[in-house]
Amino acid sequence: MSPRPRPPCRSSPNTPAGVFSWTSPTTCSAGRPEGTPPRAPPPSKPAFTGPVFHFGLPSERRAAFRTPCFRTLERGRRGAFSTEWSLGSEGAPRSIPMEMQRRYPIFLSLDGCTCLVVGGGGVGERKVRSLLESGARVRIVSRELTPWLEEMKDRGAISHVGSTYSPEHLEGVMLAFAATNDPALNLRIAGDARQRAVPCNMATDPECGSFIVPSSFSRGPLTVAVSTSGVSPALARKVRRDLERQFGLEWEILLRFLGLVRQAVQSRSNDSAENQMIFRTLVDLPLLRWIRQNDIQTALEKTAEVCGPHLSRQEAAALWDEAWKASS
Ligand SMILES: C[C@@]1(CC(=O)O)c2cc3[nH]c(cc4nc(cc5[nH]c(cc(n2)[C@H]1CCC(=O)O)[C@@](C)(CC(=O)O)[C@@H]5CCC(=O)O)C(CC(=O)O)=C4CCC(=O)O)c(CCC(=O)O)c3CC(=O)O
Ligand SMILES: NC(=O)C1=CN([C@@H]2O[C@H](COP(=O)(O)OP(=O)(O)OC[C@H]3O[C@@H](n4cnc5c(N)ncnc54)[C@H](O)[C@@H]3O)[C@@H](O)[C@H]2O)C=CC1
Repeated sequence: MSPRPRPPCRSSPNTPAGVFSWTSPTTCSAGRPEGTPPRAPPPSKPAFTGPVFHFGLPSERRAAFRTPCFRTLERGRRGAFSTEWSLGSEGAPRSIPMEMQRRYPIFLSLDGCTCLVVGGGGVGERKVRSLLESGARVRIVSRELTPWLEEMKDRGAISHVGSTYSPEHLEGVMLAFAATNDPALNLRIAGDARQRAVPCNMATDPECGSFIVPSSFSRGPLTVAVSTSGVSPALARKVRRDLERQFGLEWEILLRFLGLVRQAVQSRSNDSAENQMIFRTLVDLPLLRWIRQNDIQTALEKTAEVCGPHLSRQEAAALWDEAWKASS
């Protein structure tokens, strides 16, 4: 994989300090061959007069906004980026820096849902691995596949639907991943996905996608996800690895146990306020320390004590056994 040259970040010479402007949207043609006339904005959208970015930030902070935002703006200047792309759904400019885009963190259920991955290199493979772990059905489009992806294809774990992307590949898809090393194609996929209201992740120009993939790990039901908002994926990876070392198997056992205790208490008490008090007190107990010291007796006694009439010591022991078995 050869690194892609990044265009320098420029603001207009006429732009006053703290104001960034981009005023050549009509020269853009996202994902279409060079020289293709620009598409007219859809009639329902307000007339586009060129976004002006009023960040109002001191120059030293502006300098920190290097790549993503300005890469997008530069691309606009160079004509490889469409007017539609620079507008949010309500016509508001959306090319704001990665670190300023406020993202909504959610844990999506993908079980049985079809996801499209275009690009079968290292990045595509990483996305496919995490999608399969989440129970998604993977549809892949790529000229080449990594050996692991080939193997998944041969085993029928993923379906390789072609080597040339076409918008029909987005039909019935819950999430799309534009993971080729061809930024123009990735932009086109993101544009097609947006038209179909399919959330799209972008391996290149991530600011033009609708979601980014965090660095994550799981301990049973516990999932820890870290994002640097695309500012430093390497740091996201490092934080993930550091946290992974801190969260051992005991967390999985504890969490499974707490889940079972919660179910038992909830099945016996409808008093939300009382339940809230019980569960908050439970998680304040040094349960992890007792588990690590193998002092399970104390953990069970204290759990039963906190749950009062809703859970006996023997019941707590049975739940503990169940949690232990599920984790090993
Ligand atoms: C925005 C985002 C979009 C997205 O893919 O969703 C994105 C974008 C880009 N990554 C790039 C590079 C690297 N990515 C990694 C690793 C990971 N990247 C992942 C996610 C994301 N990467 C999203 C933001 C996540 C966040 O919020 O921080 C992780 C977490 C999850 C995953 O991919 O599954 C996974 C770690 C998994 C783990 O180990 O835990 C490494 C580290 C390494 O390989 O050692 C490097 C090299 C070092 C570096 O550059 O930092 C480049 C430049 C490519 C080039 O230079 O050509 C771009 C494009 C750009 O920045 O323009
Ligand atoms: N988001 C992220 O985490 C990261 C993103 N990147 C960027 O993502 C891109 C992909 O990275 P890699 O997977 O390492 O690249 P790669 O070169 O290993 O794989 C690219 C894949 O896209 C396929 N492809 C390219 N053009 C195609 C086309 N027109 N139609 C169908 N398939 C096509 C190729 O056959 C290949 O399988 C690179 O541009 C890189 O800069 C790189 C590292 C991390």
